[in-house]
Amino acid sequence: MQFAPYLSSILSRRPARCATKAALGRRLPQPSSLHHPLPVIGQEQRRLLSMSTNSEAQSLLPLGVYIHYPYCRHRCSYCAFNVYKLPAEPKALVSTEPYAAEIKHAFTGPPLMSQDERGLVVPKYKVKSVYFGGGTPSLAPLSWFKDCLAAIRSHAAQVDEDVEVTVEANPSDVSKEFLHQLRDLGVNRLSLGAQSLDPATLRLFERDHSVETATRAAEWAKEVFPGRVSLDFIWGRPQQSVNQWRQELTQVLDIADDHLSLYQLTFERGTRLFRNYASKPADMPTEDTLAEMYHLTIDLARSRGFNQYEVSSFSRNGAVGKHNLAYWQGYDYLGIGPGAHGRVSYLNPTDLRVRRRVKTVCIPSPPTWQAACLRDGHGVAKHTVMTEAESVHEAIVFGLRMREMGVEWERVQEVTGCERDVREHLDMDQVDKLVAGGLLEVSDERLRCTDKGLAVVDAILVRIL
Ligand SMILES: C[S@@+](CC[C@H](N)C(=O)[O-])C[C@H]1O[C@@H](n2cnc3c(N)ncnc32)[C@H](O)[C@@H]1O
Ligand SMILES: C[S@@+](CC[C@H](N)C(=O)[O-])C[C@H]1O[C@@H](n2cnc3c(N)ncnc32)[C@H](O)[C@@H]1O
Ligand code: SF4
Repeated sequence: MQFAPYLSSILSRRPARCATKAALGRRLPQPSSLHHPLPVIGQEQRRLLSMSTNSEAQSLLPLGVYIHYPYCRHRCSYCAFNVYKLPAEPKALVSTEPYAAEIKHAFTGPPLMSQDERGLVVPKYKVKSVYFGGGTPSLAPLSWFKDCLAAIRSHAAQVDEDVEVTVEANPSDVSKEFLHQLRDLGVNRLSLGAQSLDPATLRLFERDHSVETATRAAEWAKEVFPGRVSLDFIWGRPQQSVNQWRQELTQVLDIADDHLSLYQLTFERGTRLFRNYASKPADMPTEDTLAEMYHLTIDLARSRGFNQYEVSSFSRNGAVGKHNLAYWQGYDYLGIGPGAHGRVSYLNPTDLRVRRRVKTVCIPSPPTWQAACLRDGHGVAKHTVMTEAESVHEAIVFGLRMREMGVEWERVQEVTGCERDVREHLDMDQVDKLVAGGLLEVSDERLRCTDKGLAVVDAILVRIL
C-alpha cells in the first residue's frame, strides 16, 4: 500500500510505536532558525498572567505518579524494559520502605538542584493519576500497593477525588479475588497484557499464559472494573500477514472493554526476538504490510466505536487513560522505583509563574536503588534541568502523537513555562509544506497530524524540530 508517495523518499513510513519509551529515548534536534512570521498569540494568556498574583499562580499543579515494579517471572522475547527475573523470595525484595521514602522526598523536597538553581521550590501538587507499572506489578504483595498509596495520600498536597489508579497485570496472575482486593485498596483501572490471541504468537513471545487464560482474565477484569479495563496487544510480528492480524483484531474487539493499546512490535536490540530474526529479513513484515496493518487497526477499531486518541491508544465511551494522556500533554509526573523516569517543575518562590522543567531518572538496579533510597531518601541517579527549547520540543514530540488534541499552543506554553511564542521553536516553513502535503493541520489553537500524518509522525518531527 502506498501513501504520500511524493514524500516517501523523505519520510520513513513506519508508524511510531510503544509510546513514551521511543519518544523519551531520543535526543531531540536543536531548533532550526525561525523562518515564519509569528502570529500574535498568547496575549490573553500574558494579560491573565500579569493580573495573577503569586497565590493564584500557586494553585496546585496536576500530577501523575508512576511507580515501577521491576520483576517478572521470565523476560518475554521482545521486551527491553527495565525488568529482572523474579527472585525466589519476592516479598523480601519489594519492601515498601524505599518506595515510601522516595515518594516522600519527591513531594516534600528539597529539590535535587545544582548550585545554579538553588532557591527554587517543589510545587504543590494535586495527584490526578497513579500508575503501577513494570515489570509485572501483579506479582507484588497487596501491602505494597496499599503502602505506596498511603504514602502518596500522606505527602501530596491533594489527591484528586477522581484519581485514576491503574495496575498493570499479567493474565496468569489474575484471579477474581485478586482483582477485588485491588479494588478494595483504591485501584480503579486495570491494564492487562494479553499481547496476542494466537497460541503460536504467545509461544514466540515467550508469554507464560494461554489465549484462554488471557480471555478469562479479561472477562473477570471487566466484571470488577467495568469500563476501566485496558488490553495490550502487539501486531507486526515476524511472518504475520494482514489477514491474520484482521482475524485476530476482530477477536480482540469481541473481548475488549473500552480501552485498547495496540502496539506495533518494536524490534529492540538485545532481545531474543531481535537476535533470532536479525538475520531473517524475509520473515519480517515489509513497510507496506506494516502500513496496511496500521490503517486496518484504525479502521476496524473505529468500526467498533473506538477512537484512536494517540498513535497506539484507542478508547470508547470516554475511557481515555488519564495517566498516559497527562504525559502526552506535557504535565508533570513523578517516576518512582528502579529505572523510572519523571518530569517535574521547580518554581521560583518569588515569582511562581517562572518554572524550570527537570528530567529525573532513577537508578535501574533494584538493590542499588533500594540502598540509595534508604540512605539518601531517593534513588534518583540523574536530574537534568531542561532548556526551554528541550522542554518545548518534548511537548511537541508527545503532543503530535495525539490525533485530535495534537499540540495545543497555549498548553505547551503553560506546561513548559516558555516565555516566547512556542512556534518560534519550530521550523514553520516545514510545517507549511507538510500542511500543503496533507500531513499536518495548523490553526491558532493547535498543530496536529492528519490520519495520514500520524502514520509517519516520527519522520514529521525530524522535519519540523
Ligand atoms: C512493559 S509491559 C508491562 C505489562 C506486563 N508486564 C505484561 O507484559 O503483561 C507494558 C506493555 O508494553 C508493550 N511492549 C513491551 N515491549 C514491547 C515491544 N518490544 N514492542 C511493542 N510493545 C511492547 C506490551 O504490550 C506490554 O503489555
Ligand atoms: C507501556 S504503557 C501501557 C499503557 C497501558 N496500555 C494503559 O493504557 O494503561 C505504561 C505507562 O507507564 C509509563 N511508563 C512505563 N515505563 C516507565 C518508566 N520507566 N518511567 C515512567 N513511566 C513509565 C508509560 O509512559 C505509560 O504511561
Ligand atoms: S511480563 Fe511484561 S514487563 Fe515482563 S518481560 Fe514480559 S512484557 Fe516485559
